[in-house]
Amino acid sequence: MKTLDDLDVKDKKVLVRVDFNVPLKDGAVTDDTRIRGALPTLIELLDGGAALVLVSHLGRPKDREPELSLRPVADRLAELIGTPVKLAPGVVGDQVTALANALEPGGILLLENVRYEPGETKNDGDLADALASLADLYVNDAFGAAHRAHASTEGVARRLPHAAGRLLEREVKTLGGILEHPKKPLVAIVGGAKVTDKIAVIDRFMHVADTILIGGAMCFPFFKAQGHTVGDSLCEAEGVGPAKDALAQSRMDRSHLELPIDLVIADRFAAEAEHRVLDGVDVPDGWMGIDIGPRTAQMYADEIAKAGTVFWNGPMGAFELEPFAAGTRAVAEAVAACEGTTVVGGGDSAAALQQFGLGDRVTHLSTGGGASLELIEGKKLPGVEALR
Ligand SMILES: Nc1ncnc2c1ncn2[C@@H]1O[C@H](COP(=O)(O)OP(=O)(O)O)[C@@H](O)[C@H]1O
Ligand SMILES: O=C(OP(=O)(O)O)[C@H](O)COP(=O)(O)O
Ligand SMILES: [Mg+2]
Repeated sequence: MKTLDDLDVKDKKVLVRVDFNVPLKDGAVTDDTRIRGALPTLIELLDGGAALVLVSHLGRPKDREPELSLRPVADRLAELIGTPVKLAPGVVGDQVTALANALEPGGILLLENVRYEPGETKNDGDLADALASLADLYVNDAFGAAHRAHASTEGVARRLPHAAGRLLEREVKTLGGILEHPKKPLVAIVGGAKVTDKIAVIDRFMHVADTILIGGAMCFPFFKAQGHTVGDSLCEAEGVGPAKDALAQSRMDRSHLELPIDLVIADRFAAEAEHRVLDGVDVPDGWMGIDIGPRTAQMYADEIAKAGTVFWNGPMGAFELEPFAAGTRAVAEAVAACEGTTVVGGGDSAAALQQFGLGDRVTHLSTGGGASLELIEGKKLPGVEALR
């Protein structure tokens, strides 16, 4: 993989793909881990005499949703880096080109949410051409999005001299190294909301992990597959087949698949929702499972305490809402106290650790959730492959 050591950036315009897909609340950034993660690369490029055109996605907009504008991110970045950051009115087009052309060395232009362009996720050639026309060089520091073959992560790398940024470089090295010969027992914890994306990796963990602890919305396809009721819980239908396969495999394998034995249920997804502990996992109609229950949290914490290596992606519940943070907090505290090697990955998982003040209590806090899972699984990441 090419790195910043291979690029001469003096007086050049550099298009930098960053992953500024950060959690927001009421129009403000609630966790800036991913922004701070990119700072070493941005500062190194600026010190080298470059002008920067930054490109990132934010959330999964269906159209130009104003609440997914990168405005709050531009403001936060400007504060952190101590330089003005201009936000472009869009991703491509004459106005954006003029702004990029006007950049002087040391200047920073952040393009608007690249997923406002429908061509982004389709890896559209015209969009990749337009992005490439804004700069002389391309640097990818968006490790969290490296598992996506999109125009700004893959297409544009094929069109400009390119290199990996320092964050992406460090993530690939560290994650590759830590899990090469893991100290046993290896405990994998998988939760969160992106179930369809991530359920496939459970298959792979069955071969490498001694214990797999399932939480978050990841548990509902399993419960459905077992014939439990899930009520209004977030349960992606596409997950039920893979969950069934994983359950069948866990019966044959030495691998231990653990599911929650109790849940916190709520009547809606809101901090003010009515809620209670359900001793069991059959979620009644009109209710949703929103956190793991206290007995599950204790059981998971006991498993984590015995681990030689822990890999965790995906919160155990809707931890952003205080009444539903207990399960994620208990697991986070157990991971922080574990004497083995501990790796936590994911934009939201990292935000949870920071929220609990435990961000520096793990061996490696990765900015990538899906990306780190796919890397560990042994898959090639398109964003990384394009830099080779
Ligand atoms: N039971 C649940 N129901 C609905 N959402 C959940 C549940 N458990 C966790 N979540 C949500 O999952 C989100 C994070 O998922 P994901 O993006 O997959 O994790 P990461 O960013 O760590 O990779 C959080 O915003 C959290 O609110
Ligand atoms: O937040 C991200 O991944 P994560 O939730 O797995 O940590 C990345 O920015 C990728 O976003 P995407 O899953 O919408 O492509
Ligand atoms: Mg996430």
